[in-house]
Amino acid sequence: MNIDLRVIGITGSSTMLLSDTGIDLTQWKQLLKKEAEPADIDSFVHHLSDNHVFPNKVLVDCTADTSVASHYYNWLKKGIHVITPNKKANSGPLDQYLKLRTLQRASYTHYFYEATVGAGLPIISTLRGLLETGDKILRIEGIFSGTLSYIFNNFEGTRAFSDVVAEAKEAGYTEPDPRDDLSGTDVARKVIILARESGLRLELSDIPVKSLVPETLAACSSADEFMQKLPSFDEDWARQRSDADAADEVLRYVGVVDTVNKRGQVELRRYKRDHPFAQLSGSDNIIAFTTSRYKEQPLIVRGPGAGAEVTAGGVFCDILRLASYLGAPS
Ligand SMILES: NC(=O)C1=CN([C@@H]2O[C@H](COP(=O)(O)OP(=O)(O)OC[C@H]3O[C@@H](n4cnc5c(N)ncnc54)[C@H](OP(=O)(O)O)[C@@H]3O)[C@@H](O)[C@H]2O)C=CC1
Ligand SMILES: N[C@@H](CC=O)C(=O)O
Repeated sequence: MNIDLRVIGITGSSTMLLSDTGIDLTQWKQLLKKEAEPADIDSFVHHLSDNHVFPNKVLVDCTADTSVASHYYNWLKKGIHVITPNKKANSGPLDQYLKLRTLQRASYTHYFYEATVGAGLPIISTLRGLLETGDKILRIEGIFSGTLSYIFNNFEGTRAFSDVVAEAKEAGYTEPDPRDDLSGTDVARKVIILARESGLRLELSDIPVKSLVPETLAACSSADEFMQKLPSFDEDWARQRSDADAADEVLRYVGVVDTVNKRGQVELRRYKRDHPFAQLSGSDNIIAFTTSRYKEQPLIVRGPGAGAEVTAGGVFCDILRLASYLGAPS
């Protein structure tokens, strides 16, 4: 089977994805640099729609761009499948999300986004599996940010908070602007995605979020400026950590989807050291599904939830799922 596969966004997860698929990176970088500049996206897609050599066309959006995500509806309408780790479409305005889902249900064009929550971890597919087999979701609770997991797992002893944030950025765990992680927005987007998948009709603004970005740094004009100024808050953070330490507790940043009360929540909490959320390492995510079937003991998915390699794995898995839906021999 022939699939015309195009990837928008060059660095991070997309670079890893292209190397995973064995595609010539240099050739693709040239093609994409030329064709996938924001202003050229329409002509890029026009070219795709007109390409009759390949009957199956898929666009993989590996950017974090809202404007790229705003094109999905038209692409799907043109019969172009869309695969993405970009959270912007599914956590954007509810009416647009519902429009996308309705279109998808009514057509044979596929829209896959497993890596939007938990990168390569099977979160969306686990949730879908529970719902499709008649289970009822009661609560989804967990540590949804690889960046914030890494930060609080490593913010120990005499280390400065800002140094650990810089390490998370260097490791490729953060969003292009780390304030999207530290403000809790990235976690809130994941909470909204899971809430909507579970049937709740919530907007991002319905989720109360505890931001970790100091007010004075929210207005920094660039991510670089923010990173430069962050050390001035190291002492505040050291105090919060030692307060928790004195109570034999750790700091953890958690998200909650409460389907019973139809709400979501994102906050910084303290947990006793023997709590499962306190036992994580690296960029681990942990997501606990409490359902009618898994009521006493929640179903738990745990593992690294950020980084180019695992994100590319999640996206690649969606590409293979699409190929199998389209009838490719396994
Ligand atoms: N990193 C991770 O662990 C995970 C990331 N994701 C999601 O994956 C996506 C990519 O993340 P990541 O790889 O870390 O980010 P990066 O910043 O490493 O890569 C984003 C790439 O997209 C390019 N880009 C941005 N806007 C456009 C545009 N309009 N047209 C074409 N290219 C564009 C950027 O180009 P330039 O540099 O020139 O601006 C950059 O090369 C995000 O949506 C993120 O939320 C999901 C799960 C985990
Ligand atoms: N920045 C995000 C990347 C994955 O969505 C995170 O840290 O979890």
